[in-house]
Amino acid sequence: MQGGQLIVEENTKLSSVLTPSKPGYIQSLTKIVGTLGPNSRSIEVIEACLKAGMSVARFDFSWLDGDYHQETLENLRMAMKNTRKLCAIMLDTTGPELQVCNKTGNPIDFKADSHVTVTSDLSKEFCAEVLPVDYADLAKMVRKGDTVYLGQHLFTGHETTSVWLEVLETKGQDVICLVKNSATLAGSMFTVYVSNVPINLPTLTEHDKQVISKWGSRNNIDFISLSYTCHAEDVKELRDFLKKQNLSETQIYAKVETVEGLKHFDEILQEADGIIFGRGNLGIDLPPEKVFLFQKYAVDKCNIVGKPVVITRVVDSMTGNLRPTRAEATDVANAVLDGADGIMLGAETLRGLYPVESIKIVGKICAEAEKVYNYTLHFKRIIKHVEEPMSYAESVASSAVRSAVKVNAAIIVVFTSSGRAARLIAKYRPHVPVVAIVTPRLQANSLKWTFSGAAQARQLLGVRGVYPILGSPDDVVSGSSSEEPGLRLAIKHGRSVGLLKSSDRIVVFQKIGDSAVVKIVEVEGQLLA
Ligand SMILES: Nc1ncnc2c1ncn2[C@@H]1O[C@H](COP(=O)(O)OP(=O)(O)O)[C@@H](O)[C@H]1O
Ligand SMILES: C=C(OP(=O)(O)O)C(=O)O
Ligand SMILES: [K+]
Ligand SMILES: [Mg+2]
Repeated sequence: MQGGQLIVEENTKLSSVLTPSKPGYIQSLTKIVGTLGPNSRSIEVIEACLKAGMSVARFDFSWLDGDYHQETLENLRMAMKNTRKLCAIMLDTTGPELQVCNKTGNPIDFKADSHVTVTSDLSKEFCAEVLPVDYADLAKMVRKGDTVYLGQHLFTGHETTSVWLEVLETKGQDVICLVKNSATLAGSMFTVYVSNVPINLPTLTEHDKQVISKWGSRNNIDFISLSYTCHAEDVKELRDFLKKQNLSETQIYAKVETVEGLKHFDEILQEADGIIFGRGNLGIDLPPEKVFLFQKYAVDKCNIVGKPVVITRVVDSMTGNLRPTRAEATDVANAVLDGADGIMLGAETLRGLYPVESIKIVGKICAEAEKVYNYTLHFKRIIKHVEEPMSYAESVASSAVRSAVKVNAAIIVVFTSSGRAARLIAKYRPHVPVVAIVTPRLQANSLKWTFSGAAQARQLLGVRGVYPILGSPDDVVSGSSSEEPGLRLAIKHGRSVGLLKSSDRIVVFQKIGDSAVVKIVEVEGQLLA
């Protein structure tokens, strides 16, 4: 296990600590997933989020319903149009999550050392003494000494907006608990999490299936974040379900956020398209001193197979503050140095006071960490795990990344239809942006012709360092295999956004028929090699 890949000797000069960073078109190669909700759903705020660097929008169905999320999504679409920035759509399932409703919505104060009864009797009213939970078997599942957390995204009992309880005893359908911290719960709904107690509900619930078949299908979603993934079977089941819903292109990011998921991490990774390392829940399921270890293990495994891994819960304190804590800021950088592809913001953007600033500051920290990332070490570590003889594509893709270093290229351009070629390049972690020209593919069923490509392009927004551009279907229709239009498009785009200037070098990776080639061009069009 590696991680903490920093080139101290070569790149880290003390003076660079004092030199202000210049913001570029690309805020960071690391991708930022923002959860959209009450404080981040107006067109104006979403536009600012996109400009700040959010490239995947998460719709968390633990909170609010399809109609609410639909309105937010329409605003996102408008914001994309206005800013001309593409953003992928991620549906986050509720899964076997327990919830408490506060029908009156009045804030309720909990006092440390008082007692509270968590009950499955839903006829009871939510108050400081009684918490009615929508799960009949709770009293059967918990034991004396277990820990129960209650909150809205944040729930460690450290914040004054979440409560931490210790189970004292169970009586019938009631669980009597000791309140461990004083807090005020304001809002109408809270999620309940019992640390280390597997809830006997399926990972993909009937409610999730309904949401996917209605909201997911209507919006042709790019990603599903499968909450509380425990086994590879969970991913397979979702994959089968997606096929039946005509959503077979939707990618599955398994959210690993329990000890059960940890135990089956390797098999889950084989089945999933990406991993979300859910530290919100894991951070309370695992002893605090163990969380970093699993993070390093998980990120390393994802890097080796070239699947994106997204780290969650990085700047909790920014939910209410304009600056992260020192520990949070350092943690974001360390996640990048571990090899994370993306950072996910939850409460910070959903209900936090500073959604845009949270994205900006996380992007800035990521960008700084990327400057000192040890790309050479990463490359060596990845290639060591690839069996020989390699596939031609893998061999040429890795060479493209090395060439980009050797010729000091400004960008790598890759042509892809499925996104596979771009992912292969990203696996070798280039130090420069990868512009992926997604070539549409003509598909026919007995009734109509359609082009695939838009979803594949948006899905690349989840891959570290990759910036997709939709190629023109005209090239495909006319059967043109000429490289010119696509490359010209990449250069034009690169120049217009300031990624490229005259005489910059570009490494191009493309597959033509069965062969894969890498070539180096100069921006003015002159071939170097
Ligand atoms: N210079 C180019 N201009 C336009 N299309 C290209 C160029 N080079 C390759 N292509 C096309 O891009 C597509 C990418 O190849 P493909 O095997 O589909 O990649 P992947 O496995 O990533 O989906 C192919 O259809 C190929 O013909
Ligand atoms: C992202 C997480 O979960 P949630 O969907 O509850 O935010 C997490 O546990 O880190
Ligand atoms: K969720
Ligand atoms: Mg969670």
